Amino acid sequence: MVAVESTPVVGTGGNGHVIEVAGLGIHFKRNKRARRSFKDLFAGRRRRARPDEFWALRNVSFGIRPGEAIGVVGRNGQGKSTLLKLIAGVLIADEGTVTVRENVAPLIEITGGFVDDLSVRDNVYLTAGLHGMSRKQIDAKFDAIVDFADIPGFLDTPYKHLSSGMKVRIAFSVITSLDEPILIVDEVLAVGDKAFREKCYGRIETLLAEGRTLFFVSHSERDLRRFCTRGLYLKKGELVMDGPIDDVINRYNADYGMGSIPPVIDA
Ligand SMILES: Nc1ncnc2c1ncn2[C@@H]1O[C@H](COP(=O)(O)OP(=O)(O)OP(=O)(O)O)[C@@H](O)[C@H]1O
Repeated sequence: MVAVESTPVVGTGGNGHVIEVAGLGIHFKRNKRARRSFKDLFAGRRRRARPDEFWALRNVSFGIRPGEAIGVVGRNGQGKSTLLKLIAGVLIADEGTVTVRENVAPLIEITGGFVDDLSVRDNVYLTAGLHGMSRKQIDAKFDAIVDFADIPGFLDTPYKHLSSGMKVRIAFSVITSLDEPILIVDEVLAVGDKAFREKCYGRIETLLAEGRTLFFVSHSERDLRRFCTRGLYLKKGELVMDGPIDDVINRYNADYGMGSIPPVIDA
């Protein structure tokens, strides 16, 4: 069964979960994203991956309560970003269900979903507008958003001409200025310089204190322990552990040797 609720259902459901993932699975072609027909989408039975396909995630189930801070842990290519994209509604599952009951502010890729050819200014309005903010509301927050990003002189520059670090600055600033209750941050902070990272950490802490729900992918053990209370450990697309973040990191380190989650480089 495939049932992804792209329109958030406000509330927490009977069990108090703001996100519910049940039997989630998605497969990809080895060389490109598998094309699926409408028939496949609505097929009631489980599809088997074809020989040139593999399951990037399978049989993943968990529930998240509002205000939880979740760290997703795993080696490269184990399905962490794919899980976040499924929760953000960017990808559609091949099996199982994802139910997200509140709006999501996703910072999943370094581009932040920004449009390359639009200026920084237009991207701020576009992204905030897509998250339901009116022009007036964006006007009121605009200066704070660009002050936080601290890229003076680049507001009218096409987004594609910014450096990677500058892209993260503005994308992080916009995404974390939205009022969405669920924040998804996927391994983007490593790109920023040390001073900016510290500013981002402060903002994440503020948002957590306000009761936001956080999904955080990082290879930095220090960051994971700092922000997250609970960990999800993915290995070859399977959820092998769901528990307190310290236990999850300890298990990961035991599997791959101490220091397998390298501390972020202090640039
Ligand atoms: N659109 C796609 N088409 C084909 N394969 C994909 C696609 N997206 C992800 N994959 C594959 O799915 C697997 C899981 O990828 P994913 O990006 O979720 O890993 P990850 O755990 O986030 O890795 P990393 O720590 O390196 O970011 C990888 O083998 C990846 O190559």
